[in-house]
Amino acid sequence: MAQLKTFTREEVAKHNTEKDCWIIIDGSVFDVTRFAPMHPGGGQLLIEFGGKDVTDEFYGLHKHEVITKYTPRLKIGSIVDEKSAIAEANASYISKVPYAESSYLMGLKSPYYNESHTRFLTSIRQTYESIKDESILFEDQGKAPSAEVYNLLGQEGILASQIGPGPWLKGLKLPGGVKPEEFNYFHELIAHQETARMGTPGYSDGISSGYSIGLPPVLYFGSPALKAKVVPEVLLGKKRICLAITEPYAGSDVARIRTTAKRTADGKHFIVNGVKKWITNGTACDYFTTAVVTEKGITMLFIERNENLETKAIKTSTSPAAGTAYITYENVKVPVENILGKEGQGFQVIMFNFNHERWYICGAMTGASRAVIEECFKWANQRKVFGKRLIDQPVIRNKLAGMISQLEAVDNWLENITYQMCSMSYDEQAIKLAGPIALLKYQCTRVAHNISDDACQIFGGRGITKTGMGRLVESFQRTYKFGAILGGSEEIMADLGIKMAMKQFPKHARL
Ligand code: HEM
Repeated sequence: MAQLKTFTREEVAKHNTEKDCWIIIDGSVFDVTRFAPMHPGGGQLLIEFGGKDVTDEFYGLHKHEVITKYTPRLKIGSIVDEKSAIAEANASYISKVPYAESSYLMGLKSPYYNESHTRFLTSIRQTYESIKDESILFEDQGKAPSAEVYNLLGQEGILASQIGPGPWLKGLKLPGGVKPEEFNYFHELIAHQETARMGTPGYSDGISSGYSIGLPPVLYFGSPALKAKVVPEVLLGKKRICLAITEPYAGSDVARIRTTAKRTADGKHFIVNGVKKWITNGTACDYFTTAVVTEKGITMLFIERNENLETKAIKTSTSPAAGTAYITYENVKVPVENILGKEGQGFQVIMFNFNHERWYICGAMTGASRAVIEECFKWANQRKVFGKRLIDQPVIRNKLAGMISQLEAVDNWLENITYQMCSMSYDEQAIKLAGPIALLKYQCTRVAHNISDDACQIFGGRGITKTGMGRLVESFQRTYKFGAILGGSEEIMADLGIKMAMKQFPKHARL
């Protein structure tokens, strides 16, 4: 970066030609002479603004991340005695925009969160900010998080934070210096919300959507030898793992899977044949926690990538950064020691983690929904139409009111359920919380649907444009449906919730 100086506004005003063009944004001075011909919005436009303060014009057309990205290349100094007010507000890790954060971060009291949660959240945001360039670029290019980033997320304990509290956290560094023994489901909730809040849904899925469901079966059902080999390298981001259950002919109806595993004559191996579809992270994974059918029934097997296992990208609505894969297993040889749990009891292994998966999808949906609300609030405040800000139109305020009140309602319900999880064993959670979590997931994705719809209307054309001001809103409206389908569809969730409630229905209750 060039030596940074200070200038008066009068000095900047003199640099107003095609050959010498400076502009002021938020108290900083940018030399855009060489950048102008490459400016995506047009070169002449920049020259016309040469020598002027273009803060309002700039923020009317670009997200703050544009100036962050170009500052090292274009900034030559600052205006004497002026501070960068907008940059400072954006650099803060906790937003001051109303409802942009959970209430405990906005100064209200909470029975659930304490100082360690704020520290934890700030640390994750800091790390995610440091990988922002890659996340936006790779989301666009359809590339899974790089090995360097994945290692970083492992070392920072961000991966370890997304599979629940447990003995595997012992000795690991966690975000914000949180000690493994103080880590609870509220920390984990934050980790999922923050991952979704990045605004790059495919890339975010590339970080943890396969891992968060692929590793738990190994943690809970793997042999000690398998765990010793696999768990540390996966937690530290050196290897990637995913969960391979669904097939072209079996989605929510797991019992219909057809991938077979036949024992070899010596009984020491299985030979696996079949296909899997929609396997998140599959294209980038080293390990595949796979549901197969043996002579004893559905069984979970831990399978390493090898030359007989092929992954192909499936083109979904989200970015290929998520690594959504079609997998073919052709005579894949797997040691019998790789069985997770007992042969023929794979269904129990699959069901064991379903509540946790559904709960964390609720975290992802509320995290992303909140980010969208923040974008809408900011946009409505700064965008002017018909001589007024959008927020000055009652119809826009009405939309914001609907979005906020729906999100606050589900987020508060999510906190209540998370609190229950903190005081129950995994088994007890499965009995008491399966129904409430199913209904919560159903409601979170319904709310996401409504928020996406209103956000698109508020952003207009930008809500359907992949780059620029509406980037987050566009990606949300294109991808929120994943949450309504994965981990049990909305319809199945609603039905399960009521069926579970009926199990508790008092025999003699009458109207
Ligand atoms: C340092 C100064 C600037 C930089 C680095 C910059 C960079 C960019 C970039 C990267 C885009 C692509 C869209 C996006 O990613 O948001 C863009 C679009 C645009 N820029 Fe700039 N820009 C600057 C200043 C300005 C100024 C002063 C104006 C005029 C008021 C302007 C007008 C536009 C317009 C009209 C678009 C197209 C917006 C759209 O498609 O909706 N830019 N600019």
